[in-house]
Amino acid sequence: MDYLEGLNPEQKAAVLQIKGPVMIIAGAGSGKTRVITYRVAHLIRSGVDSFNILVLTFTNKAAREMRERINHICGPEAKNIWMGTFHSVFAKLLRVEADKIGYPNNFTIYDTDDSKSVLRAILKEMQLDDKLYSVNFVLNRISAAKNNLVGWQEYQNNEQIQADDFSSGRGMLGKIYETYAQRCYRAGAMDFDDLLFKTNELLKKHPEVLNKYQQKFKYLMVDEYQDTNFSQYLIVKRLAAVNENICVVGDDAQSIYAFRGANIQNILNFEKDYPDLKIFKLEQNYRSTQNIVNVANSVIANNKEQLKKNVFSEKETGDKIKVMRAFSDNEEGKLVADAIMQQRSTNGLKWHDFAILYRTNAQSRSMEEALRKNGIPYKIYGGLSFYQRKEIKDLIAYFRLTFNPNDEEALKRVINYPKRGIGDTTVDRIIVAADKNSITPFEVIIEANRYIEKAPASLHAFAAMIQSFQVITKNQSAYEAALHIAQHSGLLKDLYEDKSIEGLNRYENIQELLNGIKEFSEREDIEEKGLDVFMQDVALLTNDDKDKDKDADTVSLMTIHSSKGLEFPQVHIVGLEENLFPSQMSLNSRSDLEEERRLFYVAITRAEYKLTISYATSRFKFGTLISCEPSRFLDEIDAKYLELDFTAKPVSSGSFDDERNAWSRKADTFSKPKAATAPPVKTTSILAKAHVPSPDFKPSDTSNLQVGMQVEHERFGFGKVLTLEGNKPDIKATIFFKEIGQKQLLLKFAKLSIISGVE
Ligand SMILES: Nc1ncnc2c1ncn2[C@@H]1O[C@H](COP(=O)(O)OP(=O)(O)OP(=O)(O)O)[C@@H](O)[C@H]1O
Ligand SMILES: [Mg+2]
Repeated sequence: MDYLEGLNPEQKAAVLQIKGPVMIIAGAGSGKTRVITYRVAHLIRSGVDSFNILVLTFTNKAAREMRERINHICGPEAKNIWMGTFHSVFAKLLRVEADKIGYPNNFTIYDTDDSKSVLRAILKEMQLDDKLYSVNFVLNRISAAKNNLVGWQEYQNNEQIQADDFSSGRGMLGKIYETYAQRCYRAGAMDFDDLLFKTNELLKKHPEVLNKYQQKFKYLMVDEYQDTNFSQYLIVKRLAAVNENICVVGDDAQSIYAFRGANIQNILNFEKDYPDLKIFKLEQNYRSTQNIVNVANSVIANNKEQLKKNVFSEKETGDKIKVMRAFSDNEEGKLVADAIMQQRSTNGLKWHDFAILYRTNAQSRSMEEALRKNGIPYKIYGGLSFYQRKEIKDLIAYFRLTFNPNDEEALKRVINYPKRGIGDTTVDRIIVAADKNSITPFEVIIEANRYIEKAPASLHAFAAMIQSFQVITKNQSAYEAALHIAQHSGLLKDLYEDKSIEGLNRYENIQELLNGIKEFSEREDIEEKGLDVFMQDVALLTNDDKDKDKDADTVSLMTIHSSKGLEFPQVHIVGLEENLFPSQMSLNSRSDLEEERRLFYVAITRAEYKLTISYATSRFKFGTLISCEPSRFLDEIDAKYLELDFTAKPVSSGSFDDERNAWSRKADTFSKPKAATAPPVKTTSILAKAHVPSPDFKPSDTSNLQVGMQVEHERFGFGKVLTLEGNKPDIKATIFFKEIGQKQLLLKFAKLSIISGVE
């Protein structure tokens, strides 16, 4: 069994234990994912049929990498394993079984945009206050209900839920949920949560289906088990009920999806569900240097709720963790870009050895800008997917409509794009007629004259076009059909005629999609190559799933949430500031704050050799510059592991040394765990306080002010005069301030001191 050589004794024991329930709860980088990979290889080598294996991973990327590795050990057998995220695996299952619960097997998957659009329409029809019932809030409520397996009927009948909704003035939520569920059903569509919710319904109501998959999936494995929600937990439990060959791996310290209903209880339940459970402990971290592991341990020790683990590394001590301070978010980007370039050339690294991790998507802007300026290639993971771009969604909406004419969101998207004279009022009338006659909007359109007064002729033409697409897709290859639809819908022409740079980009994106479909229709390793198969699960794809840029040498940018399970030689965690990380939303309860801390733990433990943390003392947020304080998480790191790099000088004179001294003292004093209490919100406008005027500051006589002069403003700091306009006494000066950018001031009121003449 030389293929098991790369495992330590505990890992090996867990791999060899192929019968019965197994749980591995272990620290970051201890080889949990590796154990799953080797376990699958071992199952196949031991004669288990690869068709009988189900592996649930956190990302499609993880599944792909695992499959490659297994393929390496076991050859093409690896292809038959069902392996992927919960959503993609159960979408696949529902494609076969959906008819049993009343859905078409070619059901559409509504992405978040589609779901929101359905809800928006419902809220409008019900004339509800869009502040009280904001679309995001309502969608979260419905999502939470589904993930706890509460259907709309149960939602409406549950006294506790109803009492809560009424007391918050949102008594209509139950009705909205009902209407939403019915709209999706009528459209033959499932949203993301439905993929799990309906799978549960299917397995519960149809014992014969459950039995079929219990027989099929004789061996189950779940990675990142700490982040499963109730709905996922129950699917796994049902499928494993007969054979009980189930192995779950996870780390309670990395549970970061509680806000989405993930439940640490699932780990504890597991012991109750399977009394003869075998538990394996892995303690050695193989990923990171000792310093990095120690820092991670010292941070997570501040959490009260955790299962005790002793994680250690036997790699070298490694560099200390560098902390960089910047004076603005843009400068932080620059510091990070400089550090990456310097490290790359000193150590002969590749761009793909670096990752930049942030708490919120919005932070990517300043990073991207700095990387672009320096010509550093990068890729944003988990951001707006290729498949989420407008032009791609438009073309895919035509495909969706072709295969499922009941798909209402696809219909709304393209019925008047490109423009064909079908206005919003007509669309509203179609929907009303559909509701009234209990038929689908597309059925209304087919017989428009019967259902709508003075129906525009273009409606008939539109219906005929979609029907002609249905014929084409039956008779032609995926690529030919897709090209036909792109051309005959008028979409390609519309984009071609737009000669702006964006228009050109959009046109190229469509070409890229068509190329992708062409490659797909020429693949030799799959049987089903129709356009319907190609686009079945596009809604589940993210931009990491596009094969094309898989091997590109780029710096990776992503939120910490999407970095789970990954590793990089060098990691930058940026934006370590109060109210950003920990986020402002998390400061009201200990459990939320602990989740933020786990998130920080996840971020730290992605790094193999070098970890750099940075923060900015001011940052643009919602269009205003605010001043920021270093995150409390920095204080929690034992100072002996840190190397402070405060070499970046403030642009204007300030309390630089004071701040440094204060911060170093803090790092010494506060390295021990301290109670997590929410501080008052400290965000203040920098305009109100940032600049400390020079000691000898006094407003000058500005009557002789000239363009090009250097000035100091009492509050805005140092700047240079760009233009002077108007006549005395109402002269307006436009001044570029180093800290806050350009501003126009009325001179007679401006508190300015002239510090030097024209350069
Ligand atoms: N026994 C071992 N010998 C050498 N390298 C190992 C061993 N076990 C794990 N590794 C390596 O350590 C790194 C971390 O392993 P892996 O990703 O499986 O950990 P994990 O526990 O899943 O981490 P995370 O909690 O971040 O998901 C990987 O690069 C893996 O190849
Ligand atoms: Mg892992």
